Amino acid sequence: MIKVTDVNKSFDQFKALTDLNLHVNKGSIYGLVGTNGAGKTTIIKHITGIVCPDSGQITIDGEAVFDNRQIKQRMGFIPDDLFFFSTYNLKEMSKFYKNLYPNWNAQRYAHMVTQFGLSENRKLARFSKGMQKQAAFVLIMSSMPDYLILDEPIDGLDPIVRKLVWKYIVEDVAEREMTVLVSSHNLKELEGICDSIGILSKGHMVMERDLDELKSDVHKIQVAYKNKPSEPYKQLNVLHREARGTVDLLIVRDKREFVEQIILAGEPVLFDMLPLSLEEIFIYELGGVDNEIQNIIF
Ligand SMILES: Nc1ncnc2c1ncn2[C@@H]1O[C@H](COP(=O)(O)OP(=O)(O)OP(=O)(O)O)[C@@H](O)[C@H]1O
Repeated sequence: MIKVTDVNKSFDQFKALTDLNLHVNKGSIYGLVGTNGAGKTTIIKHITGIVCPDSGQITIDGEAVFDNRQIKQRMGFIPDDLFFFSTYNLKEMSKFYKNLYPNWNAQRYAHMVTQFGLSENRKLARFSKGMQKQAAFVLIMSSMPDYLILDEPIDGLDPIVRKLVWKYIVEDVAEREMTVLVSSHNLKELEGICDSIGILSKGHMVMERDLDELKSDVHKIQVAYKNKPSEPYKQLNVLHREARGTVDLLIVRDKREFVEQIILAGEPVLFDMLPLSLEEIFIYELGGVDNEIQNIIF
């Protein structure tokens, strides 16, 4: 389990992380989402033991991560800004990884190189950005990590390669309980793959939930009344409300049964309850928190 407890981090006078808590269960896929500059890369650098917090704890399986060689050997990390030795090709880089990671799997490496269609002899610096990401993925997945940390891994990859990347990840989660934390702006893709979601805003966790639970608790509803009761939505937790003619469109965060009970009590002539996508939940949740976002989208 990855556990981040009350982490604070400032760069000079700027507070990048504030009392941040985050939990990733073993064998699960956790999607970390947030606006630009929310602190995703910063917390990922803490979890990978690159940066030390000003206060708070970061543990993996109960052990502190910072300066912990054993934990790092079991961890695979693909950063947003990739690093390869400038003169190395993939074959040379694989030898470097083999020495670093005790669980290096040569068979898997050979298979993945073929499957991704990468040249082992061309200098990595000559690869396109997308090919460099693929090379990083092949190397990391061949090191058989127990913990896989990915900072915007799929951006810049073509759809066929993205499918292949997710296939490997899902298989390793299912077959050997690999634990995955992935940050991305591609909410549609995260929605199809993650078990839990953490939404970051301005350095703190706005919400961390099981994805199915989160989706079952936020609803888009359309309501119209012939005789509208006064303040019909007073008891509901309304994230957003707008009127379209006589129809009210609301985004509500409450249990489905409770919403139904409150709305039906007013005897509406129209009542529809629709599911929300993760993208919509993200926008409405952050719209409530972040005035800048609210001004842009509403
Ligand atoms: N080393 C540093 N020195 C000063 N400020 C920093 C440093 N690292 C991060 N920050 C600041 O911390 C904030 C969070 O940055 P971070 O890169 O973690 O955001 P992010 O959520 O990953 O953003 P994006 O989605 O744009 O990649 C930003 O305001 C950034 O300028």
